[in-house]
Formats: sequence, C-alpha cells, structure tokens
Amino acid sequence: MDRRVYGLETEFGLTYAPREGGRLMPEEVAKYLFRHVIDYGRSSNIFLTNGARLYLDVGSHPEYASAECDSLTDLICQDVAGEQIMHDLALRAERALAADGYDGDVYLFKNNTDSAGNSYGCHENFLIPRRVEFARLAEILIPFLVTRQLFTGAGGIATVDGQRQWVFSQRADHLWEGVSSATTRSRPIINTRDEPHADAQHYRRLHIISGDSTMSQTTQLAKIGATDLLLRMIEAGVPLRDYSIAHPTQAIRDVSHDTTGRAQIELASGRRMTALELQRIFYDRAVAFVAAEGAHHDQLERVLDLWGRSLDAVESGDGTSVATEIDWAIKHQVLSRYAERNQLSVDHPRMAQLDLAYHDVHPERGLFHLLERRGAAQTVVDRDAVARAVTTPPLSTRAKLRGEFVRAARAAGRDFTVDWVHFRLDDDRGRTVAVKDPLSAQNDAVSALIDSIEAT
Ligand SMILES: Nc1ncnc2c1ncn2[C@@H]1O[C@H](COP(=O)(O)OP(=O)(O)OP(=O)(O)O)[C@@H](O)[C@H]1O
Ligand SMILES: [Mg+2]
Repeated sequence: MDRRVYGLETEFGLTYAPREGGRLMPEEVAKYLFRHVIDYGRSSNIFLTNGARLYLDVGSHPEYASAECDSLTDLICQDVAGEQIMHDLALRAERALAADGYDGDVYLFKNNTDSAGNSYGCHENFLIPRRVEFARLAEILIPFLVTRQLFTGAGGIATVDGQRQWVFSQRADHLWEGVSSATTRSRPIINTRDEPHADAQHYRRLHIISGDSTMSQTTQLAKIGATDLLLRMIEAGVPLRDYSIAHPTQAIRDVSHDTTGRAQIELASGRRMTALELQRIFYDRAVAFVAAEGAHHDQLERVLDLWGRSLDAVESGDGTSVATEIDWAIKHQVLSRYAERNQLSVDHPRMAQLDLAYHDVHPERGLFHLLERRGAAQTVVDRDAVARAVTTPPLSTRAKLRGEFVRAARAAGRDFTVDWVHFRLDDDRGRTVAVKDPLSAQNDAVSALIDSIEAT
C-alpha cells in the first residue's frame, strides 16, 4: 500500500484514591468519568471533532480509538491527544466526585494490567490489501510480533514463577492464541474479525492486539513504523523464509521474561533461534528492502535507526543508548537509579508503584511525562501539534469529513449518527451517507450534508 491507514485503540486503567470519603468501585468511577461524555453526546459511545471514538464498554476500562491517520506523525499526535482528552475527563470527574462528597484523585493509566491481574489492550489497526493471502501474512507476521517487544515493549517488573523480575512486555503474559476472531475471551496476537471499515472487496483491516501501550513517542514511531515496513515487504512479495513458531503464546512470554534477548524460540521446523536472531533477520531484510526501494515516508530513517540501535542495546545488555527513546529502557534507567539510591530490591512495593506511575497520563504527576518535560524522553511531534489534534482531525483521511460533520452538527444542535464509515442527520428522513474509502478526505455527499446544516 502506498498510503496506509493506521488507527490506535487504547484502553486505560482507572482507579480512584480517596483523601476523604469512601472508596469507590472501578465501575462507579467510570460512571463519573463518562458523565461529561454522556452530557455532551447523550451516549457513552461518541465520536469527537478530531474524528476519534471515545467509549466505555462493559467494565471500567475507557477506550479512545484514534481517527484514521495516513502518517506516523499524525497517528502520534492523535494518540497523545487521546491521553489529554482522557485527562480532561479525569479532572471533570474529580470535580463531580467532590460535589458528591468524595474528595480524592482519579488516576488514568496508559498501561496494560491492573493490580487485580486484569489485562486491557492497545490495538493497532492497519489497512491492508485483501489480495495478500492472510495465512502467509500471519506466518511472517507472528514471529515478528512475538519478538518485536525487544524494541516496542513497555518494560517493567512482573511476577514470573513467583519471583519479581524485569520483563520486556506487560501484555505478553495475557495472550492466549496466535490468530483468532475473539479479542476478549481468548485474546490472540492477531484478531481476524473481518470488519474492514473500507471496501471489503479490496481491503482488510489488520487488527493486532498483542502490543503494549506506548508512552514514548519515539517507541510509538518505531513500533508502528517497523510493523508497517514489514507489511510493505509482505505486500511487495519479498521472499521471506518461514520462521513460524511452534508455540507462539509460550514464545511471547519467554521472550518477555528474558531481557538478554537470548530466549530460545522453537520454530515449527524444529529449529531453535533466539529472539535477537529473529529480530536481526527482520531488521537486516528491512534495511535491504529500503536500500533497494527507497524510503516511502520521511520518518523511515529514524524508524530503522531506532530499531537497529534497540537491538544493539539488547545485545550488549546495556540500555543506556536508547534510554531516552525506548519505553523499556527509559523505565529501566529511571527505576533502577531510584532503586540504587534508595537501596531497594526489584520486589519492593515502591518499585511497583513507580512502574505504575510511569503510565499515569496526568501531565504533572505522571513519571513518563515528568521525564519528557525534563528532556529525558525524546519526542517526534511538538506540543502545539498535539494540542491541535485534541480538537482537529487529520486532514488527509476520512477523519477530516467526520470531524467537520461532528463539529457542524454540534454547533447547530442537530442530532446525528456517525461511525467510521457512515454519516447521518437523524431528522434528515433517514438519509445515510457512506464513505467507504478511509483515505478520502473529500466527499461531495458529506459536503452537501454539512452545507445543509450550515444553511439552516
Ligand atoms: N479502514 C481502516 N483501516 C485501518 N484502520 C481503520 C480503518 N477504519 C478505521 N480504522 C481505525 O480502526 C480503529 C477502530 O476502532 P474501534 O474501537 O471502533 O475498533 P473495532 O475493532 O471496530 O471495535 P471494538 O473495539 O468495539 O471491538 C480506529 O482506530 C480507526 O481509526
Ligand atoms: Mg476498540
């Protein structure tokens, strides 16, 4: 695909810490969090003027699904904007709670596990051509996804065989299948539910649910950029050997638990390879592909540089060279310095607290955000671009139409229904406009709909 559509869905962890007043169940806190959303959109499932979807499913993990983007920088802007939108809801919830006699703090975490052992996800969506045979795609992609945590993992401390230890990924211990159509009960690496939100004859939406949520913008760039590049190679028919893994979910855990990158992975062929060896193959092939075909976007050099240096860092056992860029290394550096200063072992509860604080979306309280402000975490996009993305959609995809439609309908106080594909004014005799092409930012029928709102 020359222009690819990307979207990121993020589920957040939510807790309430009382200063005064009683405790609250997560479901009750979620109700407070979404009170403003329901006041604003009369539903707990709404689309925003930046083209994103904000919703609360059963349970207590609010989700922000970014608008469709066709560049990595737009995607990062839209994703970080989601944190700010969530944070704004948390502040409103605190005020509403206070009015009801609950004085305390609402915490939102962009992470993947809560203290009760539940896991929630960060789902990556990629538009891919249907002509690519899905079985071949999965065969190549799964070994890549199992091992890419060497540079995409959020890192942190987890309990493995009863012991607290450093790992690459929070999500790895919570995946149960390679490929499946379910996202909740069996939780696969790739979800095959076939809902392309595009012309189904020609496209698929690849739905990857195995990744960790990402705090660092540079990690996000490396994660989505490398995965896109691999997809591009598969689409181009680059011959890649079959590295199918015998037991993918066992392997993803083993790779996560061995931070030397030397976890042995058994392939379906019976051969054994380490995570680093597999990643080196993918990386070398990607470098050769770009050398032959040229870069298809202006961030590609940075993607390859981050990917390559991360593998070097794992190989050398020293993360400092990527400790401002890659989440696991950033977190490891700050937590281990703290442990040294305070003589804490890895199983000390304060270490678990810091690990959690890294993912706090609060711009002043969150540990990652503190590091970023101090220049200890590099960025890809500037603050102004993120601030714009809170209210403005990406301008080169269908999201632009959605954002403009939502804005116009709200301004005029009109009732409307939208989803990723459809646009409708509820009192417009049921006329629904469908925009099947996610890459189209112009559509006469939607323009006419918007004009009709503005004319009244
Ligand atoms: N044609 C497309 N190709 C790739 N991504 C798309 C396309 N259309 C929409 N997206 C992205 O897919 C994501 C869909 O999010 P959503 O939460 O609605 O997921 P879902 O898989 O449809 O449903 P759910 O999470 O409710 O199970 C969004 O980030 C959106 O930007
Ligand atoms: Mg979703």
